[in-house]
Amino acid sequence: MSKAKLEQAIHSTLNKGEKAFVPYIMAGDGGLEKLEDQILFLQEAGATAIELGIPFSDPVADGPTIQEAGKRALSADTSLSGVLKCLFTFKERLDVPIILMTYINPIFIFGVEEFAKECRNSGVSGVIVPDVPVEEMDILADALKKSEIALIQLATLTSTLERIKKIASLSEGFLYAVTVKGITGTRNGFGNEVGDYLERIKKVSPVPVLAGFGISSPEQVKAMAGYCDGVIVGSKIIELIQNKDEKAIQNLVTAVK
Ligand SMILES: O=P(O)(O)OC[C@@H](O)[C@@H](O)c1c[nH]c2ccccc12
Repeated sequence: MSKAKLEQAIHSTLNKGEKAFVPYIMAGDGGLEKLEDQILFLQEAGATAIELGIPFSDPVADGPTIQEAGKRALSADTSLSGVLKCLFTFKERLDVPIILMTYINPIFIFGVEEFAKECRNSGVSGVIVPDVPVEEMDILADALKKSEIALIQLATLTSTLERIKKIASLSEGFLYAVTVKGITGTRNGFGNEVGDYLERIKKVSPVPVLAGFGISSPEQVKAMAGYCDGVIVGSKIIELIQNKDEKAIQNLVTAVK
């Protein structure tokens, strides 16, 4: 089933002695007619799962690259319901689990129950909703549970160990460990504390831990994955898709193999 598909994909990757690689793309960047090809390319390249962003007018956690991708997607009239309908049309070809990343507003407009049902219908395995704190997750949790969609939680560098334990115990599929203080986007380097932070989270998390934010080179992918179970790369993937640099995308994925 949906959530199990994500769990299995990560576990079978780890069992092979590899780490998970999850690319993020913005749905509708270049028009929704490109989505199937974009996803199938990343599936072929060896992605463990794909995080698919829903464009939103006020993307508070996003840096310039993803904001621009969101603007392009919105100007191509991309909506949450359009994305779900589009995924439905090729769900049989999807071996790779899909994780939707959306802010809460589009979900409220769609309706929480309806959203959970349609996610399942379209073959979505999990969701990330970054503007809902863990204390407020009840507004989504029941509906998603019924549809067997994983609700993935985010830990940050400023979370206390107590809080990380709580977040980790509630996270489904994996725990998303944010590796920078701030918004998405490529960085030149990371704080010294990041290795310790990831190892600390790994120790207390009952689910696999994936690191994301600011990771953009095969070297950074390898270094981060050394501390945890895998990585998520967004802004750099979007940039490489824009440049049609398939080889560089492949090199990022292969860095964890
Ligand atoms: O773009 P980066 O720095 O590689 O970060 C990953 C990120 O893009 C993706 O996971 C993401 C995009 N928007 C988000 C909002 C919140 C949490 C995560 C995300």
